[in-house]
Amino acid sequence: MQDRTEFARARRVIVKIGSALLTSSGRGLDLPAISDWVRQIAGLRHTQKMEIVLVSSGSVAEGMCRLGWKTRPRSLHQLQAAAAVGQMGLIRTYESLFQHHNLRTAQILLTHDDLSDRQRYLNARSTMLTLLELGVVPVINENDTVANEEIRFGDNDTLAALVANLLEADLLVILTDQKGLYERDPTLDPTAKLVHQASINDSRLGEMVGESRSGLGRGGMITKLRAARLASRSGTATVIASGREHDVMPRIIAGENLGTFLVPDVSPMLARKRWLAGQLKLKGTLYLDEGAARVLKEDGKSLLPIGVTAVEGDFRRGELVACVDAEGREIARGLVNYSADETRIIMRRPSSQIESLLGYVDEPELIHRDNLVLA
Ligand SMILES: Nc1ncnc2c1ncn2[C@@H]1O[C@H](COP(=O)(O)OP(=O)(O)O)[C@@H](O)[C@H]1O
Ligand SMILES: N[C@@H](CCC(=O)OP(=O)(O)O)C(=O)O
Repeated sequence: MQDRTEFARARRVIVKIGSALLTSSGRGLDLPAISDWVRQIAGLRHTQKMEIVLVSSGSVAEGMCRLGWKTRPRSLHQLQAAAAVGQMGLIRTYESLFQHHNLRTAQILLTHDDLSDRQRYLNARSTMLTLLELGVVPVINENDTVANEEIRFGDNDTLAALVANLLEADLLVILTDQKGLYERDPTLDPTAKLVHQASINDSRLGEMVGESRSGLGRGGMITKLRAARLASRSGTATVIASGREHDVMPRIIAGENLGTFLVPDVSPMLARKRWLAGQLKLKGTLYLDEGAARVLKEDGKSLLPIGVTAVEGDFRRGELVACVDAEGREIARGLVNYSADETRIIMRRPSSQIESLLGYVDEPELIHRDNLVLA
């Protein structure tokens, strides 16, 4: 969707609501506000038959409130305990509020691990599509109770973008505590101007965004911009807007000039490459010589062992690695056909020697081009 007038035709929309908005300044869930968003979402579901998936933060903030904690704990286990307590309140609230509008809800808790395993990714997709067909509103959050650094998304903006990719949504609406993306953080510079619309390719955006300062949210505008970039890979348009704006959802869908519209003017990736591009955890790095770097970038070829000059990390077959040039600039990332130890043996050698070097051969390519995405 390249123009706001097209939003009225959106069939599938992901709505992300951040902690900074959900909780009334650390005093627990803001029930009147949540009730109002539920009314708006239910309206779109009933009147326009729009499929809506809600990605809701707030479990940690609500848990802190229920446990009487004034400041966000530093220890991971305390955060996880708060999330487990708070998620109960979050889900109970959504369930009872949507019930008033005759809509069923479903709780989905995900970790990054769930989406990086291709089989689990496809299972999550089938389940969510089935729920949407049944007219249910899925309510998604990160599975904070089990997520450690290794397997976490880190912030719900990224989670919402990966769900938009998973379901090939038309639109991602990120509701937050600001009117949208400003030229500078408006909490630091109240004169900063709101960006109404920008291409997702606009390199100036990166300099405008800063971190979260609310003490409740995570990631600030940096992760929202990154989420919009990720979402554009499935052709999904992103709007970042204030959840405090009256009737924000129906007005955005009607094409009103609210918030910041980040136009996805890039060609969408094939589904498998999109899944690959959404992987956040790299297991190693391959250093390429000039020739290999060029054929990857310019000719879209597979990576052969002969083009690799050095290997960093300890990865297994099928894991994700970065491919960098001699200066360390990332060119691509992809799933390797050989482990780190095997790669160290076959690097700089022609593929015809793999069998004599290792005693077996899985594939002639180190990374097949179907499993490779350019940076
Ligand atoms: N350029 C910017 N425009 C708007 N907000 C920004 C910008 N840079 C940083 N921010 C900060 O991002 C915050 C919103 O992100 P965050 O606190 O993570 O909210 P949420 O909980 O909704 O994800 C704002 O309150 C603001 O302080
Ligand atoms: N899973 C966490 C989400 C934390 C988070 O990303 O918050 P936010 O930046 O407000 O979207 C929670 O529910 O508290």
